Amino acid sequence: MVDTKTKQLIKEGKMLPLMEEFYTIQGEGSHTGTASYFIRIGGCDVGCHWCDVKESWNAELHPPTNTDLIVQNAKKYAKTVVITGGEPLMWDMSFLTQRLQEQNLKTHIETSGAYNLTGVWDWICLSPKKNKLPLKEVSDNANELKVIIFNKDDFKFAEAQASKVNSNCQLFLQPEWSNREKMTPMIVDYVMNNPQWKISLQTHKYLNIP
Ligand SMILES: C[S@@+](CC[C@H](N)C(=O)[O-])C[C@H]1O[C@@H](n2cnc3c(N)ncnc32)[C@H](O)[C@@H]1O
Ligand SMILES: Nc1nc2[nH]cc(C(=O)O)c2c(=O)[nH]1
Ligand code: SF4
Ligand SMILES: [Mg+2]
Repeated sequence: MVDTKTKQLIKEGKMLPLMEEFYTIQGEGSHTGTASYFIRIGGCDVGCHWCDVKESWNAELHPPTNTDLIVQNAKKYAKTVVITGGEPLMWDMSFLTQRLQEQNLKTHIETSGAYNLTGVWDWICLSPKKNKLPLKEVSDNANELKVIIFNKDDFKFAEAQASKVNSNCQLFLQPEWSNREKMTPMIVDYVMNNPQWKISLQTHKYLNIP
């Protein structure tokens, strides 16, 4: 259990339950191919059955870490920092993102949008989930909508979510990894028939990089 002082620092975003941080290539979506420093914050209660990082869900397994230390590490690497999780918006992202921007780093987030939007963001990638729908404030501010396609019903969900984002938000369909052989051909057909969408692949998994 964390003590009261740590709890308060976490509440202020001055400490965060850090699962891992790593320098790699953004594998997905609009910024695919861009060298990026990933910060993975623990904690998520959305419960996607196909989640590829279930070890992130329990925040208590990830040590509360000084946000300033996270920023110091990040600035040694790329110009672009991707905050992911877990669900990063479960925590107050204001302090972390302000500090990153002060260091002239670009702040990108990967989020389900299920929690209040905190932080200052250069890029918001919204990947909405049926179990816990995104809040309007996140849909309104998304730069990129990335819907995971596990089965045919997900195309309908994707269109419903697309109707909630801005007209300049980029639209991506990404095959759920374990079902990719079945769904990728359907996504290819869908994108050819509905070219407002693009396909996003988890290219880091094909490249065998983090
Ligand atoms: C692990 S999540 C963490 C951020 C946030 N909780 C979210 O879901 O956006 C990072 C990205 O991976 C996607 N993702 C997770 N599991 C996946 C899987 N099995 N196949 C394809 N994409 C997956 C999510 O939809 C999200 O876009
Ligand atoms: N290379 C790489 N790109 C990614 N894009 C989104 C990721 C994530 O887990 O949020 C991710 C990830 O885990 N690795
Ligand atoms: S919202 Fe993101 S981290 Fe949470 S279970 Fe779903 S894919 Fe995993
Ligand atoms: Mg990932």
